[in-house]
Amino acid sequence: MLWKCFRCFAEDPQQEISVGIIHGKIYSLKELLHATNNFHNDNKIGEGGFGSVYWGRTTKGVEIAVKRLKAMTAKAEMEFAVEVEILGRVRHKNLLGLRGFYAGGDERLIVYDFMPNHSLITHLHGQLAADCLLDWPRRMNIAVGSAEGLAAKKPLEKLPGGIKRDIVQWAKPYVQKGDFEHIADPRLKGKYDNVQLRKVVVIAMRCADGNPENRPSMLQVVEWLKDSVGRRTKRVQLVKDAASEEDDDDEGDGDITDYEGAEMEKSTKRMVRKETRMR
Ligand SMILES: Nc1ncnc2c1ncn2[C@@H]1O[C@H](COP(=O)(O)OP(=O)(O)OP(=O)(O)O)[C@@H](O)[C@H]1O
Repeated sequence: MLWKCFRCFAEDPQQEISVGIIHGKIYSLKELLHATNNFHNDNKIGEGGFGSVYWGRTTKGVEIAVKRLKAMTAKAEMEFAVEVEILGRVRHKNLLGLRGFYAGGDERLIVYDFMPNHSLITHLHGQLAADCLLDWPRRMNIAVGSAEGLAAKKPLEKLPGGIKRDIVQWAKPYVQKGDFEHIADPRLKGKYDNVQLRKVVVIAMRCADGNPENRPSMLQVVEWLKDSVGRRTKRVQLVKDAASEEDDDDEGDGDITDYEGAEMEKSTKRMVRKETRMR
């Protein structure tokens, strides 16, 4: 249904659309072929589950990234429709900006803003990991920012099951033992906030709970993560301002208090043990 909508817009290739909830430009194939040098291999900047991504430059000099879906399966059609529909509807500083798309024949192309700083995975595990540019505070900011981006897309939705179960399986025994240090990236060389680490791991385990009912919404995740970051700032301020009698006991709605944090950690360990027994 949604797809038929795109098709009828695509009749006029240069049309700018801003109909109802969708914003974006319908590019012509010629324009995108020209921008990417006919999808030349040298322009290829990445490969995802649904297709390849190419760097390009429009005639106006704007750098773009063009995702070219590889196979016209029903799943790929769905990915295309969902991506264009959701990114076309939401604008958020932490979400990749959609510039537009092309759909015609067997060709499905999605045009995004070009992001020059490489992917997060490249910084964490790829060519740039050795430089370790992402220290702990930056990682915490990325965690909060990503959660905010996801919450902007679908605020009350929970993360789908089955994601990255390999990491969860790997982390479980350490969570069970309370050995959180083992989970921290060794590249950080111990330079991280222990309390924040525990909270982030507990939140991550909650998001990966086998029972969807127990998974928190993205809004809840944002609240918890922000609270973890805020608490550290408060602690640092307290140490600096040792002479002051003011305490940091201003827990508002939605904060994870130390008591709640400890309870969450305990119940997460219980959950992990239960899931392990069920295997
Ligand atoms: N807008 C962009 N700017 C710069 N590089 C990009 C951009 N979009 C994607 N890339 C690069 O292309 C790679 C593949 O992106 P793509 O969105 O196809 O897949 P993915 O998000 O890694 O996985 P999946 O297909 O499962 O969503 C990314 O890892 C990144 O290196």
